Parts: sequence; structure tokens; C-alpha cells
Amino acid sequence: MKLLAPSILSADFSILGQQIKEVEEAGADIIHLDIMDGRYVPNITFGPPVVESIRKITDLPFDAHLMIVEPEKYITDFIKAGVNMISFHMDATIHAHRVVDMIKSNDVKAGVVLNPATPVKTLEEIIHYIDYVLIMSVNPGFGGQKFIPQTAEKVKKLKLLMEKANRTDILIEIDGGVNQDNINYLSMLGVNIFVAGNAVFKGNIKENVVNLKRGMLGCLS
Ligand SMILES: O=C(CO)[C@H](O)[C@H](O)COP(=O)(O)O
Repeated sequence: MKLLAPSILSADFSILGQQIKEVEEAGADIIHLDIMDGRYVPNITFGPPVVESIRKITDLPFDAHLMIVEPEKYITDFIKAGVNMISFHMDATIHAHRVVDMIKSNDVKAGVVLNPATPVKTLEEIIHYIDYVLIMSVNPGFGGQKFIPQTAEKVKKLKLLMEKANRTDILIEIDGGVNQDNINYLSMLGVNIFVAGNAVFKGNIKENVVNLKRGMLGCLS
């Protein structure tokens, strides 16, 4: 699994689900799974049985972003279904530290997610335990939204917090409105994992992936 590469392109499966093989062949490094329950966000996608069925299609790492309340109830099922990374929202659970433990004790990478209005300082305690932070650059729930510029500032703040906590190994992921126009800027700020839905799947997938990767610093493939 190429999880430690400095610059990773993650194709957002939930936008147009059937093209996993195509994005893999085009050079995507990760498949990002948007898991929505209709409660934490105003949209519903899919659960562990669908993840299990698509697990057979590819060996690329699966990164599940749980936009669900009480994520602790479903983590074991998603892990059994074959995901390699799980992120959750701290305001969706009472015991965030326990959720991180549940994820990591199964040898899966654990991440927490910041909504556009959630400050970086909410990570001050949990930062010691996690593997990555997902910065939402749109309000979660739907693909195809416009990148919220202020969210890029959070990358800078997060890097400062990581330094202070002596956790510069944490990966920074960004999701929402990522495209060929902003990916290089985000990469220069220090983002490692770029989730892209429309920017990958709209038009020619191969060309899109190549162009996105061209903007990513230190891209390995
Ligand atoms: O999970 C999301 C919203 O909840 C993502 O922002 C979305 O799926 C990515 O799509 P796009 O790259 O088209 O903004």
C-alpha cells in the first residue's frame, strides 16, 4: 500500500461508481469512499456490503470517509469489508479516542475530519493518536461543489499544530472542489492526499489523472 508517499491522488468512488478499474489504470493511488447515512449529512450512499463487493475489483487502498453518526457501530463491518483507512467526524461520536483505538487495533489507518467550520484547534488532544487529518474544503454531503478558499488556511494551521505535537508524520488529506487549477497550490501548502471526484471522472479520466498528478509535488507515479 502506497500510504506513505508524499503526494497521493485519491479518486472519489462515490461520484460515478463503476469506473474503479479505469481510474486505477489511469494512475489513481487510492479509492476514496464517501459513506453517508442521511443523518450526519443530507445524503445517503452505501455501506459495508457494497464495499465488500468492490473490494474484489482492485488492490488499491480503500479510504472510507464516514459521514455517519455513531461511527463506532460500523467500524468493524467496514474493516471486515476490506477498507485500509477510516476517517470519522469527532462531533458524530461521544468517544473519539475510543473510535481511533478501534480503527488502529485492526491495523487500519485512522483519520479525523474537519468540516469547513471546524477549527484546527479541536485536534489538539487527538493529534497524538491519529494517522491523518481530512480537511473538508466543501460542506460534506455532495460532490461537485466549489472549493471554499478559507479551508486552505487550515493546512497551514494544521502543519503548525503537527510540529508543536511532534507529529509531522501525519498525512494531510483534502476533499471537495479539488481540481487542476488549485491542486498545485494545495500541494505546495503541504497536502499529501488529494480527493477528487468531478475533476477525475468528468471528461477523459486518463487525461484528468495525468493533469492532476502533474500539479502534485513529489508524486511517485
Ligand atoms: O465527500 C464529498 C462531499 O461530501 C466530496 O467533496 C466529493 O465527493 C468530492 O467531489 P468533488 O471533487 O466533485 O468536489
